[in-house]
Amino acid sequence: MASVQILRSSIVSPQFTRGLCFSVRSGGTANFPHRRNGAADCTALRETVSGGGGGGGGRSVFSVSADAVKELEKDFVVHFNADQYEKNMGILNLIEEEEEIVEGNNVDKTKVRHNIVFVTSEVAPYSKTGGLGDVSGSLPIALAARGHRVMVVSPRYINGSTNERFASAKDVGYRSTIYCFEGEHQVGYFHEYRSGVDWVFIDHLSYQRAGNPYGDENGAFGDNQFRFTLLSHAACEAPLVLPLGGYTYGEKCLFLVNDWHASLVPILMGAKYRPHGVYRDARSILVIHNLSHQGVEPATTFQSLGLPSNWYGSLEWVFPNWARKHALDKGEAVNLLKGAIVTADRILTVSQGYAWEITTVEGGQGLNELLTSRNNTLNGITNGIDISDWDPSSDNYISSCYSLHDLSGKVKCKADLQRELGLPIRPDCPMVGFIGRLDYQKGIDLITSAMPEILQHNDIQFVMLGSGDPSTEYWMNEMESRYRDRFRGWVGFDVSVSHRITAGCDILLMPSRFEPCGLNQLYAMRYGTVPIVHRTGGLKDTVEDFNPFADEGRGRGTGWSFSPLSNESMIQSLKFAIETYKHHQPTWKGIMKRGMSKDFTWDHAAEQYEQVIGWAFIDPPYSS
Ligand SMILES: Nc1ncnc2c1ncn2[C@@H]1O[C@H](COP(=O)(O)OP(=O)(O)O[C@H]2O[C@H](CO)[C@@H](O)[C@H](O)[C@H]2O)[C@@H](O)[C@H]1O
Repeated sequence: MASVQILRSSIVSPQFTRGLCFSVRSGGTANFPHRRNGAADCTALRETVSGGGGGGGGRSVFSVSADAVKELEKDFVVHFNADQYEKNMGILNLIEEEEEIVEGNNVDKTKVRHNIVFVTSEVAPYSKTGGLGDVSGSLPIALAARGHRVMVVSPRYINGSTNERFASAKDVGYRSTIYCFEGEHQVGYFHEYRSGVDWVFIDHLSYQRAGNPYGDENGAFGDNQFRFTLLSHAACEAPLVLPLGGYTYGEKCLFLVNDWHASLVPILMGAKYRPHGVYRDARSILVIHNLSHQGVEPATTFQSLGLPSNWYGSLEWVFPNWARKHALDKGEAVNLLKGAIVTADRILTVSQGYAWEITTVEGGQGLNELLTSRNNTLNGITNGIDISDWDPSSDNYISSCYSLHDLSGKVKCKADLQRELGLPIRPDCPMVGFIGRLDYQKGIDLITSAMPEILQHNDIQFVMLGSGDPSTEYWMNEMESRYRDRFRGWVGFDVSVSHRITAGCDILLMPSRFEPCGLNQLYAMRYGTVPIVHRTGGLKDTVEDFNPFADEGRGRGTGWSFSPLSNESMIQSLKFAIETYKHHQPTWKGIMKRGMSKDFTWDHAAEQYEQVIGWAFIDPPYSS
């Protein structure tokens, strides 16, 4: 006898009301659940369950009759006898869902299965505005493929243009009442099961407005603290109350809380739940994608957060003298990210380089001392990329697909991009791209100040895609009219254009002032586009500087990284790259191909997350 655990159920057909997914808990090879008392009359769709030993085990999909479902749902662990199955059960056709469940089969499976709740303010493809969205849309799938039960919790932003992206998520029918901001607030939960992950979207009126998740053309929304306080409260409730696929995640789960928007989660665990005996076995990990946004608001807002008053200290934040506005300003504030730094069980950043930088005065954005004090629970894991989305050999956004073994499509992509942008079609002219938020972090000021000199002295074409700082947007328009044949500025956020620039350009420029990880350089390398980056954070960790003399003159490296952050050093690297492109094509192809051969998939990163999650459960809760 072996036991199986029901993971989830869903409607299959009127005849067989549910499809159930089982995981073998105790190893061995199994076929189908059968209750020996004969109460459950189950029929297998397919008999592919194979026990993996330990806690892992295989999974498969079955169809069972309505009566059987009732029986099975009484207790979620059922016993079965493989011999009995052989005699009694027939095999029917497959159901749609099976492909998704079997998808991760060639990925190494975890030895210990965790219930993971991933809390995020944005997630691709539903609400991406930047790199956090990319990570939220792909890391959970990689963790699920390793055998974990994974739920992503994020707001259900309804603003007209994104409504259809949420169309597959259905109302679970459950409402939570959240007490904060001097009132009771009802939130709903929408749910979609896709790629092995439960995508849960929090529904509230404050998420239904024009603009992106954080603001509109007038700047950041004034009630963001309220909107993301709701998110954290609702995310804490979700594992306790939502019967996703038939049963809840329960208390013993691991919260991965991303950036300040989700930072109340570890505080709530200690302040609101553990005093009542809830979440004592749960753990939380804060993932820092960008330390420059900390969720800082006036100290008086503390009373609105739904926390007991004795927890003020965890969020307390005092601005240094120089940052205060006037002589009577005491600089008192609450800082949500700081709250998570002092309460989460562990802290992660998105590269090892950035994990170190944030403990320094230069990179710590005022939180370096606190982060240093948590050094023994602070790690960096370099982001992966979603290779189903970013793959030059199957990318639907580009006109000609290509691969490491046949680069001819890339030449066509360049010509098509030049045509699309109205630039002269010149295969020989190096094409340089920039994609990103028009923000101080991204080193936009370097580009704007160096560009006239770059365009005067070099025969290149430059294309920029981005939105953000209005003065830079204006500058892009102005440059475009001044350099009709050399410069194009695409103001806006457009995923398809970002793919075409990544594929069509020869060089991607990233002069980021700081960069926790950076994804565009990873996409670029995968597309044979050579990155030129400032040597900082994740850029330093992922772009190997080109050395023409290494490996007995064959050369080594995947791009150029420059330091210090100055116009001169950036221009110098750009010149090296242009020179290599124009006069040393075989060497250039070598750089491209080394970049294209790098493994930036999530598999390795997911394994490292698993390691850190394991460590989180070893220690007692950090805050209680
Ligand atoms: N105008 C536009 N149109 C279309 N697509 C656009 C775009 N502007 C940006 N993007 C896309 O948004 C993503 C940006 O990712 P990044 O990692 O470069 O930066 P971001 O600063 O948002 O993320 C933060 O979190 C991520 C994830 O951890 C870290 O890698 C990073 O260092 C940190 O600053 C990329 O997928 C990019 O293609």
